Amino acid sequence: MRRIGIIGVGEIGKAIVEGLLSGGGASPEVFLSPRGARVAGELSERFEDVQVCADNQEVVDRSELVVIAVRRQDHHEALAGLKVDDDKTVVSLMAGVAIDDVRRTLATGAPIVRAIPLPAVRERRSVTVTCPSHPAVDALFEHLGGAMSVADENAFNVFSALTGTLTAHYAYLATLTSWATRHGIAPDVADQYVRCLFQNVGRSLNDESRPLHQLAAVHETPQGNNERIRTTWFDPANAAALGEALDGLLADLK
Ligand SMILES: NC(=O)C1=CN([C@@H]2O[C@H](COP(=O)(O)OP(=O)(O)OC[C@H]3O[C@@H](n4cnc5c(N)ncnc54)[C@H](OP(=O)(O)O)[C@@H]3O)[C@@H](O)[C@H]2O)C=CC1
Repeated sequence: MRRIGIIGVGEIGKAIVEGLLSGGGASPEVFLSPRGARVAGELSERFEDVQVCADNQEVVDRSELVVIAVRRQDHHEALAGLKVDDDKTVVSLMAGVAIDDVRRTLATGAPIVRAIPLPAVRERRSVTVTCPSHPAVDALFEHLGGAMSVADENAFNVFSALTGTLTAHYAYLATLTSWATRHGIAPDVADQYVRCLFQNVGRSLNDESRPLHQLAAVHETPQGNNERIRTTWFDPANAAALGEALDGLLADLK
């Protein structure tokens, strides 16, 4: 696709623009919606192939592929009344908004694909789940780090729920740091050490020779410190509570 439009230029819209235009190679022309003017203006100053449009309809008119990256609660206001010809391709990033809903709002016969890019598309390092598979959309996200298409929206929503666990992970790391600080470790030292510990965890995930559920056992001494925290804190009740929170999220995404 040579002409890509983005309606909703916030966190993820910006990351996509940066991924498309910072990493070298052939770059598309990018057309941005005017709302979120500060970010849109900054992107158009940084990249000569980025233009800010007068309104959302102009974004659609000038693009072959239109990415919708507004918040769920804003999508009717952002999309109602837009005319989208059937030869365009629409990519919706909105969590919890079904394809049928987008199609009703846009009243278009154009292909509509859902996708879950993550901010690491900025460095072309995020695998993006797409639904359904579409050659041009999958190629776009391959370019940004990888595409993994799933056949139906039920599966898509499961992946969407999984992405909802990311900031809890950061909060977990911050909680570890606070605990160490309460025990007299300087905050910056605790912060740095926890980062170092979990960067190593990140690296060990690159070893795909073992399934995830075996990794805990492989990384702990029998009856050692890690086994103690895993079994006393992340016990079956805690694991079940996480499962319940995810079930609740999944129900809301459907
Ligand atoms: N952040 C992420 O990592 C991911 C987000 N998503 C999905 O992408 C969507 C956007 O998320 P995120 O980028 O975090 O949200 P942000 O709040 O950062 O960005 C949303 C943007 O949409 C703009 N907007 C609101 N109403 C309109 C409108 N009528 N026309 C044009 N633009 C409008 C907002 O402008 P203003 O600030 O003026 O309101 C804002 O710039 C969500 O639906 C989310 O589920 C999907 C995958 C990952």
